[in-house]
Amino acid sequence: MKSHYDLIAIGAGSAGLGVSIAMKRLGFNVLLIDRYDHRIGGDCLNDGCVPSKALIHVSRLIHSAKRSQPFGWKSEGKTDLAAVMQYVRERQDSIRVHENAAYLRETEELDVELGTARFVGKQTIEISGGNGSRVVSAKNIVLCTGSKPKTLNATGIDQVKLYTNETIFSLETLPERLLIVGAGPIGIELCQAFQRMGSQVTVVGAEERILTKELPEVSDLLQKRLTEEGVIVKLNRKVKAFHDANSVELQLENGLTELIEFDAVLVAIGRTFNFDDLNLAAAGIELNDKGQIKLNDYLQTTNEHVFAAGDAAAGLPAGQRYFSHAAELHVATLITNFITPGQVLDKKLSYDHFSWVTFTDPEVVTFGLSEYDLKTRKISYERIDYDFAHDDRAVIEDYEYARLILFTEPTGINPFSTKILGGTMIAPNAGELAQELILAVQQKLTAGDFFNKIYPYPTASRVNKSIWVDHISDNLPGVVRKAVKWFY
Ligand SMILES: Cc1cc2nc3c(=O)[nH]c(=O)nc-3n(C[C@H](O)[C@H](O)[C@H](O)COP(=O)(O)OP(=O)(O)OC[C@H]3O[C@@H](n4cnc5c(N)ncnc54)[C@H](O)[C@@H]3O)c2cc1C
Ligand SMILES: NC(=O)c1ccc[n+]([C@@H]2O[C@H](COP(=O)([O-])OP(=O)(O)OC[C@H]3O[C@@H](n4cnc5c(N)ncnc54)[C@H](O)[C@@H]3O)[C@@H](O)[C@H]2O)c1
Repeated sequence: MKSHYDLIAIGAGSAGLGVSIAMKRLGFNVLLIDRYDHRIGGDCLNDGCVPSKALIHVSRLIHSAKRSQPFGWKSEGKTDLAAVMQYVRERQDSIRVHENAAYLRETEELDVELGTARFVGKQTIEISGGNGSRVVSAKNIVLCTGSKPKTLNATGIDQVKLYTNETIFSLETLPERLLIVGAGPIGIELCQAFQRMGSQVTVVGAEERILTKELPEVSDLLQKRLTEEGVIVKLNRKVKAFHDANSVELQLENGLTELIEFDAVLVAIGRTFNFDDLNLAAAGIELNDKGQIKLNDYLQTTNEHVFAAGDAAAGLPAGQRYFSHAAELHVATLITNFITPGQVLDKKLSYDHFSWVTFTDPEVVTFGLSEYDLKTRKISYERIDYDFAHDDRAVIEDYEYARLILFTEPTGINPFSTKILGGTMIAPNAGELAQELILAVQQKLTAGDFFNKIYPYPTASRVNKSIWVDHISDNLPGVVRKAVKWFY
């Protein structure tokens, strides 16, 4: 192995794998470092996207089986959580076949070192692991060290068996009463999955609603659905103290307290970082007052040779996004800037076309500019709402709580030329349905492009046209109505 590289990536999660494989394929000498072989794939493969979506998949099967009872099917029994987790592990292992050191060395011809990386200079790193330590250097280094769960501090917490996303997928027996602290994406996706598998789940959120990054009406619709399925949602509350291994006292905003009993606790209250081992000061890499790496719009740290990507890039001026595909966007931006000549051509990181999906049932997808972005940037916009109640597919499949909300340019004299700026959809498979809307935002497609498309009947994505049919019918200028009558 070499001791000097064109690029070193520290961390082999979504960001590290992305940047190292792409740069190697472009012909550069690249070193990828992670602590252990079994951590390659990072959070997404090991404790995040993959296991959570596999678990959600099984919980949907169980839910569907229960819902088939009115049609004569009898499905009884209890969830065998060990079997569920075996399924989850098998899915992870299938992906691990191409996310491991031997595969990357052989197939991608990447140099991969297993050990903990620590800066010993501005462009120099010491790697210590099972095989001792060695020092390597590079023209550029990308920090892809990800994030970890924030810890919950409360009196009496030592008596309680706490789970986080790093341990919950090792559970072998289904807790009868599961308490989830945190009503963000992790808490909300997993609360529905565990409730469907048979636990009695209580979710405690510190804020006034679940999924606070979504529109309030979307949070409310989803909360209604979760409550109907039996999840107990308790908001505006914080954990005050654990009385014993099975009970917790919650602090309400009005000063009162409330006691809840549980058999297991999952903590999902946000993320913090893996910077402790990195000795960032040795490389002149500064943190901001939130403990995030200080970055400019080009993902560059206060050391011009060191960049950050993925969850580790939460200190970007554009804001924090903890998603695997945010890591993809960071990597694409970095590589574009690495290989284009001159800094003036460098691309700034922007989330204007970003989107994300919360994999509940119904799913929630949010894309483009939010209402908050539009207001703070003083961009004129209109909001169009579409309730799926009259959509045939929604009626056929008994969707409940499905809605599409678009933020568009103000409708001008020609409503067909209106463009979408952003939006949200809550519906079964919303993450898939909204893909053409996301493309429309990015490619600046117009209402007319949807209006003129003939959608096979009764595909669910017809809603992407129906919203425009209603909107254009309501906004056709009087002069156009007069003209068409005259032509007729
Ligand atoms: C439960 C859950 C569900 C999620 N679901 C989704 C989803 O559906 N869709 C989505 O887009 N995102 C999802 N996410 C978020 C997604 O998992 C993360 O945004 C993504 O994995 C971050 O990738 P990363 O490369 O930045 O970091 P990580 O994947 O955390 O990788 C960092 C790597 O760096 C290594 N490392 C750290 N420090 C050092 C060091 N000093 N030396 C060597 N190696 C080091 C670690 O071992 C690790 O492998 C989910 C997250 C969770 C927790
Ligand atoms: N489908 C997806 O893409 C997906 C799924 C899961 C997670 N993720 C990513 O992982 C990240 C982390 O998820 P998360 O849910 O842990 O974090 P989060 O920061 O998004 O949400 C945590 C929630 O916990 C609340 N909270 C904080 N302290 C609390 C306390 N003491 N008591 C009760 N509530 C408290 C916060 O107010 C917040 O609403 C997310 O930002 C998301 O980007 C993505």
